[in-house]
Amino acid sequence: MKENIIRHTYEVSKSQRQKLLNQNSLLLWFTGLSGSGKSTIANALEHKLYQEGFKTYALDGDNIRKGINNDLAFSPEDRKENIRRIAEVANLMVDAGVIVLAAFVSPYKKDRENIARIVGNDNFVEIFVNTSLEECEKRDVKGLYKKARAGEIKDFTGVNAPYEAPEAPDVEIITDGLSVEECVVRIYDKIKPKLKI
Ligand SMILES: Nc1ncnc2c1ncn2[C@@H]1O[C@H](COP(=O)(O)OS(=O)(=O)O)[C@@H](OP(=O)(O)O)[C@H]1O
Ligand SMILES: Nc1ncnc2c1ncn2[C@@H]1O[C@H](COP(=O)(O)OP(=O)(O)O)[C@@H](O)[C@H]1O
Repeated sequence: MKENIIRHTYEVSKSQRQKLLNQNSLLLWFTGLSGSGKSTIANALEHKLYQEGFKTYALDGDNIRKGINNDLAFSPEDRKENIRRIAEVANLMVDAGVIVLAAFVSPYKKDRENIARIVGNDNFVEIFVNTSLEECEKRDVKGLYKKARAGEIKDFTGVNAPYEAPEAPDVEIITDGLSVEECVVRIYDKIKPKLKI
């Protein structure tokens, strides 16, 4: 029973853990179409942060949809639950003092608003990896667009399921015509003031 669960107070606080690590913990949330560049950019940004001595961790489809969320598919309800669980996991990591990078399509505005509610607005950085559907389809890194167009995948974002673009993201990167390095520098410059205590 939820009412019988009483929170235990621990002596070591989030701000003490952040001090120990000499960093502000944050959730850097990458949203965008499949193939837009979320994982590539998150990976490169994490590498840069790691080299600068920040303690980071990346959450991605590989460690989430094959693990904790392997019971979920791509209906709006399943995506909502996917994003909610990821936000809860990220929240624990942010509480532990870590800078978390999360790369998920997260196509629904309501689900992204829920992430901000779970981790708190001050800890949440929404990064919109804005790559046109045409470009994503041209890249077709995993061959999924071709399958979706052939009717072999239902509910495929951008083809037969919606992507609700963020209206006021903290960072927006229009990747078409930019290198991965250029994207990383643009994001890094925006988040730099938030990283240190
Ligand atoms: N129907 C459908 N729609 C969108 N994407 C699909 C679908 N089926 C499989 N895939 C592959 O799964 C990746 C998206 O998973 P996510 O957990 O990021 O999706 S969501 O946030 O719950 O919408 C996505 O990976 P990325 O390409 O890395 O974005 C796809 O490769
Ligand atoms: N500016 C760029 N930023 C990110 N990826 C890019 C860029 N230009 C080209 N790409 C290529 O686009 C693909 C993006 O794939 P991926 O990172 O898996 O996307 P997502 O995680 O959004 O599905 C990669 O093959 C990457 O090399």
